[in-house]
Amino acid sequence: MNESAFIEALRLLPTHPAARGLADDCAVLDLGSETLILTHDMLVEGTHYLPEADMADVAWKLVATNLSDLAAKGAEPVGVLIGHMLGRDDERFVTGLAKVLAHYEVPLLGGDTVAGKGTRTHGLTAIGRATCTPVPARDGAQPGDTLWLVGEVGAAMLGFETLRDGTGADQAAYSRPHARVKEGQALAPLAHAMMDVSDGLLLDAFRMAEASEVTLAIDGAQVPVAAPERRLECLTWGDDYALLAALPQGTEPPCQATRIGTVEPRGFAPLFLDREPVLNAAGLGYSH
Ligand SMILES: Nc1ncnc2c1ncn2[C@@H]1O[C@H](COP(=O)(O)OP(=O)(O)OP(=O)(O)O)[C@@H](O)[C@H]1O
Ligand SMILES: Cc1ncc(C[n+]2csc(CCOP(=O)(O)O)c2C)c(N)n1
Ligand SMILES: [Mg+2]
Repeated sequence: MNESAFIEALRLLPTHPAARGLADDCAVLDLGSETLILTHDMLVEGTHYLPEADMADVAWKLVATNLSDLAAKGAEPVGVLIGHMLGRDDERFVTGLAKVLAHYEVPLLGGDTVAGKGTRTHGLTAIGRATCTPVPARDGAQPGDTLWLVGEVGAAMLGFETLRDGTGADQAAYSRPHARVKEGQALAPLAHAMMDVSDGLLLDAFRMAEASEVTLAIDGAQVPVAAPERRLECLTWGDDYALLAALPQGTEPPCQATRIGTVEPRGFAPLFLDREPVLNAAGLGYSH
């Protein structure tokens, strides 16, 4: 079974409304006076980070990738719980963890520690509090909206290649990505739909289009990319942790963002890239 088949199978189980049909970045749990935003993301050695990675970077990335999902819902981080598998350089992991938690001013609430023989795996549950309601979902994009991107895409790909090839160039976008928490909070009250871009802009845009039952039309030349000569790879590699938001026509984003396209009534394709229809998700991004 691959990732999407497994999630499809989970969607057949009875789920709570907070699960949003297992089709959003986070669970959104309305407790009456507060709305909790919950997410869990994992990193696996060899899949998400190189086997020789600095474990301080791995801790940073584990926290930042989860906070990015909270950011996509405009949430204020409340705390994190960490699932840790002991291994090489645990002290470095703790050092990196201290740094990233201080950077985002988010406390460690708990977790679990195990020893195991298989591939090293790290889990993190992030808990946030909604800063506005309704909390933007992936499924709210409406025809007439404009499509905005906070951040650029492709820098993580370049950072990964730098590390893999040992060229010594800048690799921070890959090893220490930034969760756009403040921008997410600024956009959330205005956005009809919002998600973070973790698996590649085109794949995540395709998912927003499918969830919202609209067509997204992206102008590839408008998308800020780290390597213009490799634009399509930048649009599909992933690991960028940008935010993708659909804003009502005429609404200016209250933070730095680039207009990359429009939302159209659902046509025969979920996505148009430079006026070319994209009919299925194959090759649009990273999937397990
Ligand atoms: N093992 C699982 N158990 C329960 N829900 C799951 C599981 N795996 C994925 N999901 C749910 O499926 C939906 C889509 O998950 P996905 O991992 O694609 O989203 P994401 O966390 O935004 O992406 P990424 O992992 O790239 O950051 C989410 O609602 C997620 O909670
Ligand atoms: C060593 C190494 N090889 C390849 C990649 C590329 N990669 C792996 S997972 C992923 C998307 C986000 O993951 P998820 O959907 O699990 O959150 C991407 C772009 C990497 N990061 N490290
Ligand atoms: Mg996400």
